[in-house]
Amino acid sequence: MSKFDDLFKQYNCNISDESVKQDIDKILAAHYAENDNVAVYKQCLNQIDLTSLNGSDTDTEIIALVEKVNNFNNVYPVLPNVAAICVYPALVPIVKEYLTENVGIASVAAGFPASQTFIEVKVAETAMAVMEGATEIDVVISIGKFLEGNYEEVFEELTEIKSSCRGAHLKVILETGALKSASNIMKASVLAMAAGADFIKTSTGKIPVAATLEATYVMCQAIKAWNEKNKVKVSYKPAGGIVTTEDAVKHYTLVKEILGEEWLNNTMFRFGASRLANNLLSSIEGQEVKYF
Ligand SMILES: O=C[C@H](O)COP(=O)(O)O
Repeated sequence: MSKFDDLFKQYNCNISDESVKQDIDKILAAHYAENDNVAVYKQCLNQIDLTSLNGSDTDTEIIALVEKVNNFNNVYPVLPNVAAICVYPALVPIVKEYLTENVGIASVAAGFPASQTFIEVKVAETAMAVMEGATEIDVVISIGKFLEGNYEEVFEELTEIKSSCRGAHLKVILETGALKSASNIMKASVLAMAAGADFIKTSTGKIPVAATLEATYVMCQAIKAWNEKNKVKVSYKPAGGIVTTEDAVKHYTLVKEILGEEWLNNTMFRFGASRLANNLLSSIEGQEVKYF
């Protein structure tokens, strides 16, 4: 038995998909309504990693996005700004040059989104993004290696990437839609946290199944168990396919009920989203808003 099987045995890695679904239904039936209000919408807005990850993104488009973040509090003085702007590494210097607000600069790296490149390239890309000004790095695990049970290599890669982050926070994307089962999502969460992830994140947004409620439930249970055992609080980022206010409030409700109030801030909990901000703004303002 490998050291990783020993590690997984210490966590609830036999969690069944059916029990996950039943628990989610119970939690949402009991608690969704109490979170469906403007105060929570504002909190969710403040937790957004405002994301643009298109192959076609131009400097001009990213500058325009940054300027919207810069001007946000002139237009909405009583609302909180987003938490970070998330872009491809080549666009980090532009964000760094134009950003005037106290908002994070998140860069995907390490061969995002497929992660099918050399470890040397992953480490170099991470280091360069940090050097250019990224304060947060989002990387995908080697999904193929994970699925064939090569946990050692997935772990080693993540620890190397973590060292090249220096002071930047590392968000480890599990690509939960490719992992298929609650059991695999629990194992990948534990592996990422063991390798030093500051955040565990669901998805790239680049495959059909993204941030499901099932993934949020399992990953929050993993974070909770990790904290109970190791006294380390890892942050959580559902990302991909979170579009409506209702989507955000459902994820928020699960995080609140499983992890508690300590996670309800933008240090411990983010939403990776390209389309959510305008919908939250519309819900807050009570009319359709297309600011971003
Ligand atoms: O990490 C963030 C995702 O790429 C955003 O996905 P989305 O465009 O479905 O919001």
